[in-house]
Amino acid sequence: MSSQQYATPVKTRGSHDRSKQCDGDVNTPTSPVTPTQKVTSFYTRAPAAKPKSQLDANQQLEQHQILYEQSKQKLLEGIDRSTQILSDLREFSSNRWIVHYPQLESKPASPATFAIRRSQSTLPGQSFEESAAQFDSQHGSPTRPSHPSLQRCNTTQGASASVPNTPERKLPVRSNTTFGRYQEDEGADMSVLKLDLKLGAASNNSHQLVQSLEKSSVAQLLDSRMEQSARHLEKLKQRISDTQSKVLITGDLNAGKSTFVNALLRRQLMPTDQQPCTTVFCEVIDATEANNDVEEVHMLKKGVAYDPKNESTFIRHKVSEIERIVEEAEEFSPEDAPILKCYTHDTRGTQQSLLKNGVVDIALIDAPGLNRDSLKTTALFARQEEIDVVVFVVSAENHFTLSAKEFLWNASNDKAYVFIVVNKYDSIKNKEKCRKLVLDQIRQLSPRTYEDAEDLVHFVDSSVVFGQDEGEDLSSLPETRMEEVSMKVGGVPEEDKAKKEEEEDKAAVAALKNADSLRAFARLEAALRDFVLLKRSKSKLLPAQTYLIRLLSDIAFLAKTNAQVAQVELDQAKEKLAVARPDLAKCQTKRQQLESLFEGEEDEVVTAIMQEAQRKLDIAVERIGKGKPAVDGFSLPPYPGLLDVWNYAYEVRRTLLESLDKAVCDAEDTTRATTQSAERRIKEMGESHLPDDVAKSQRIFLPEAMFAKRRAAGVSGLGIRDEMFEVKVSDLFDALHHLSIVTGGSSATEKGKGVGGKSLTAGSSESEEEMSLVSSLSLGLGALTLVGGKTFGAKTAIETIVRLSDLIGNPTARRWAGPAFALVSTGLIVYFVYDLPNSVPRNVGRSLTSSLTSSWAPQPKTFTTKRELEVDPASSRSSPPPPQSDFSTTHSARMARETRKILRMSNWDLQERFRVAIATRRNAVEAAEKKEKSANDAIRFFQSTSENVCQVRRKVEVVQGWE
Ligand SMILES: Nc1nc2c(ncn2[C@@H]2O[C@H](COP(=O)(O)OP(=O)(O)OP(=O)(O)O)[C@@H](O)[C@H]2O)c(=O)[nH]1
Repeated sequence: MSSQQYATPVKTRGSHDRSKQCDGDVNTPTSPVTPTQKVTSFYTRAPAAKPKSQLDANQQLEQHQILYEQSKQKLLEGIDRSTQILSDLREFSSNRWIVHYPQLESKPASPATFAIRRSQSTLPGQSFEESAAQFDSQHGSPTRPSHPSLQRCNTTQGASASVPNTPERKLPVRSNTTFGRYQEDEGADMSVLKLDLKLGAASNNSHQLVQSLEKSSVAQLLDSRMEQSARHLEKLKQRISDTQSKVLITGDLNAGKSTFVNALLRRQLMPTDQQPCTTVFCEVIDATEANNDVEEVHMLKKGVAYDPKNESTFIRHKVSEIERIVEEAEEFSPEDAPILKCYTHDTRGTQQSLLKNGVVDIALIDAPGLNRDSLKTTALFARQEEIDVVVFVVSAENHFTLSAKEFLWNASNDKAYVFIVVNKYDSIKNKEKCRKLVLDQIRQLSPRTYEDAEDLVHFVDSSVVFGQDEGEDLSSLPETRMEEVSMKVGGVPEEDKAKKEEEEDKAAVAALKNADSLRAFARLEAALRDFVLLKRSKSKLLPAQTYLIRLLSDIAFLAKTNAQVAQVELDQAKEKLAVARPDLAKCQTKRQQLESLFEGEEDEVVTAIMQEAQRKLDIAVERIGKGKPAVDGFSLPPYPGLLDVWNYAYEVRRTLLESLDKAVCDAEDTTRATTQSAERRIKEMGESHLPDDVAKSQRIFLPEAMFAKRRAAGVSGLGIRDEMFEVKVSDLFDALHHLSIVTGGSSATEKGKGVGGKSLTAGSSESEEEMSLVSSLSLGLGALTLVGGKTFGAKTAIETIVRLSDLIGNPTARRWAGPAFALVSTGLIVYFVYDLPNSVPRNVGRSLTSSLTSSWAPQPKTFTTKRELEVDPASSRSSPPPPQSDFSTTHSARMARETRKILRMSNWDLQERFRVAIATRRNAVEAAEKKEKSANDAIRFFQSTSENVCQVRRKVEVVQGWE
């Protein structure tokens, strides 16, 4: 913000001849000057020609104004920049990095001061002190403001050590306890940003309460503290931008505040009484410019912002009505007591008047007594932010009450300097003792005021200003009196009458006393004018400067400690990353290695299982084809005889099929065992590669669960249809088989094909007629084969038929043909019947083999879970199943598929655990990277905050330099 924005017109005044002279009074209160000389000089009218001293005073005032404006600009800039720093800090805390509040620990028995404790932040191989020294060289050492507690008023302090707003802070001394905690000690505390929690019993130790809160909760509290501070900065800005200086006149009940105000104004404006009477805040303002030269009282309306140009915001009264208003206000509850703005004239010239001084607008605020009630006291405290000068009126008779002490302590903390009027000094006999006692108390309550006690503490009799006689012209009173006094002091004329002499002596002594009181009051007025007008930096700028320096000191301390915390977090993040990154990479590499390892292992195991199962089933099918059970341990049923041959064929079929089921079960058992050992191998391999922190797999492989469903279904679970259990004629006499032997062709049944390419064993419902025709033909042709013998081929058979026809044509042959045919037929039948126990198993076996080796529809797969579907070999990388395959191929593929599923599940489980392990590590890396970044950001931010704070501090401290 440019300086022009803040520039306020510098009021010029015709003359300020009092200042120089008053300085002389104020600065030498104990110098042995005669009363005549002093009082006369205070009230002497300005001569027409300006003396040299007056010119100097004007120059001094102008110079003062220039310096004041410059300092004001600097402070306003300082306030703006501090507001910005606060806002940045709040924004940073709420959005990017929670600002750490330095925690204070109760002071231990050892006298260590302000120890920053750090345990984890020390780098490996580095002692803590080295680490601390390194950090300090990087970031600078923090300084801390001294902020003594209220109890400190009970101690006797040296001036330099007890200055409350000294911006010096002790250097941190690190010890090896928890980082970021500070031992509570004198000066080791926050000031304006201090979190002073008052919550019941915990209020005794608010630091412990702060410590017990969550970091985010503390940050919230700190944020609201910063918000309050920002608001206060805004008020300070308004206060120092405001050309008006507000002087609050306060003190204990009946201390003589109203009397003092009246004395300053030289008129009985505010009502005074021996009983406590003031219940209102009355702000006395010069009416000349502020109210168009009209004397009147504005009674402010509650809850409405006062605007002197807006009649609806106040009730207009005459000045003479103040006494009545104040009297009526005594009836009101303290909250309803009105606030008055009293516009009045000061008939004195600018050289004498405090209100109408030509330099700055002054408002005198007459406040109710402090201990009237707590609410009023609170209200009074609240008003302190608006006021520039506190004039504290204390009765010399009573000294400081408890509430006066508390008020004075707070006021001097806020304003540094308080103007103290010790009133009713006239009624004290042992004046020296009183003076000493009062000053001792001030030294404890407001050290800076005590330092300037000659200017700031005045022992007066306010009531003397109005003289003893009613209606006496106050302005002429001193001169009149001084003439009398001069006469008396200079030498009383000799009179003859002793009585008259005595009376006159008494009057002279009384006049002398009055003159002393007047002189004291004159010094007070001069000092107050000086304080308010010439030393406005003290009265107006210094409170802002004091607050700013404290705030900046707190921010610098916060920045410093937070930079340290951020540095520790950065170190921790780096340490974490140094471990977490390689750990993640290792985990990822292991997973890739295992993945390819598992794929190879899985393919190998599955292929081996498939080949083994295929081999076993092929053997089984081959044995069945020979009419033998598929596996050992099975025997064919006994032949029951010709009459039960049909049933025999059925039992043979059933037995052969059951033996086939057993063969499949054997192959499945082998598969189970192989799968189990492969699964265990994969698991062990995975466990050995998985990081230690990954939980062991909870999955348990149950081999008996493999093929359980299929096995429960028994033979039908093999895909064997009911027709395969049905006995066929060919089971008894396989004519086609015999025919194929006769014709030298391959067995139709062996190929699984019937006549006309139809499968006889397919179980389709070929017509029984067709079958019986074929059977009859088979029987006939079978007889012929007997003639031709097994060695004949088809050609031989045809030749035989030709010969037979020749024989039929031959009468002799025709005669022998009948008996020969009957004989052959009988032989054939006998052979057929005799061979049935052997031929039936062969025929059944051939028939079954034909079915088993023909195209075998694979079992439809049923997936019970999504996981099964995912790991199904057919759905992923396994080789596609054969489109049409025989029994053994189908079932070996089924077993391989089941195995692949199991192994894939194990593999998947391992992959999943790796995925979780990798995700955990990646999260850890990301979190550490995030922490590293935010810590880096925080360090940069707090470094730049510290630099900004330093710049602003240098700027605002200039006001003190000017002092
Ligand atoms: N002797 C003597 N009496 C004084 C002096 N100042 C005030 N008084 C008397 O003390 C009494 C109280 O004075 P006020 O001015 O009403 O006191 P106050 O502090 O304004 O009172 P409240 O506002 O009611 O708290 C009055 O009777 C005054 O005349 C003084 O310097 N010397």
